[in-house]
Amino acid sequence: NPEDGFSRLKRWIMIGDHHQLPPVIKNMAFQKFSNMEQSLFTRLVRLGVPTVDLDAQGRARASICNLYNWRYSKLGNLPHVVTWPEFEMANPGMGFDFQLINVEGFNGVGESEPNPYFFQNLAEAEYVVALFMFMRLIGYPADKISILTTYNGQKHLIRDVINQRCGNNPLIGRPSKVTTVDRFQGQQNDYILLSLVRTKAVGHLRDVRRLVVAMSRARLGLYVFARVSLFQNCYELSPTFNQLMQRPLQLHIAPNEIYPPARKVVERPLDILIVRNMPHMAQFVYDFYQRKIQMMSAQQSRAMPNLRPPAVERKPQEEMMDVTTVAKQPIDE
Ligand SMILES: Nc1ncnc2c1ncn2[C@@H]1O[C@H](COP(=O)(O)OP(=O)(O)OP(=O)(O)O)[C@@H](O)[C@H]1O
Repeated sequence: NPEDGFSRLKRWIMIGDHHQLPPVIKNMAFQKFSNMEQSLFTRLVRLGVPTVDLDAQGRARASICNLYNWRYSKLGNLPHVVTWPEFEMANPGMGFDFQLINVEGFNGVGESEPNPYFFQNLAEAEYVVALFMFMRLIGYPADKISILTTYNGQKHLIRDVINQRCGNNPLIGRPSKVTTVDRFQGQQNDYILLSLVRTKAVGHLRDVRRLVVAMSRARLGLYVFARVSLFQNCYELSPTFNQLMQRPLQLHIAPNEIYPPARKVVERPLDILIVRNMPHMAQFVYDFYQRKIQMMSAQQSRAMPNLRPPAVERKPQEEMMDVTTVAKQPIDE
């Protein structure tokens, strides 16, 4: 109070996480010369202002939390991420609660860069959308699934693939969000499908803060699509990738299960399909979809014999190359 010189301010508490991404400063002068890329929170931590570290998280399964808790001094789990029913149950149709899925090039092509810094990877885009379609076909709600990627170019490609394959199909539709890891900071979803895009150089995932954001968005399921041979050699990322690589690098699905969850997380599914690669998954999802349509149309013709069966979509592999690398200008978000 400037009149009596008495300050009523007793304590100032700031809450932040300098292990996640900093603010985006578009002006080069502010960014580099004023060092505004460094957040006020980071600045104070570096100056030695006393801090208390978060020691228990309440978002994710403990297994998923292990993928990023090494970055924090002693981050454990609140009891409910083990005891609440949703955390006790396994993800139906999925062999694991998290998995790293190796994606080889499609017709020899991995990452592409139609415009500077506008990276895309068609094989990963098709694979990630095929998994989304599978999850929808076994009953997962669309709003519980988000698709994330580390590049704007890939975000646009995944949206294009969704439009082509399933976006307007009432049986499948679109996920809650298709966006970049950077944009999704601060948000979460039950199931995250993540495409890491790059196949020639690690790129900006080498910034561990981006890795921490990417690994910490999922509550119940995290499925990472990437060129393993590239990312496994990155020293900065190894505490996470070493864990990811302890599990099979081919997608494990259990097509006989349906959502909602019925199996405990400690139990293994009875029948597992090991998906060899993206074309295998695309073919499997196409056949799976056809069977579902036939079943539905048989049920419908029993109930209403005069109704024609619904139209089926084209086979994904026949049109795989229709979704060519889109040459949109990068949109800086
Ligand atoms: N004590 C608690 N009991 C139940 N749920 C909790 C508890 N603490 C956190 N959560 C859940 O954990 C999730 C993450 O919490 P919150 O959004 O506060 O974290 P955050 O630090 O902002 O996350 P981030 O910065 O990583 O996005 C939320 O879904 C929240 O409901």
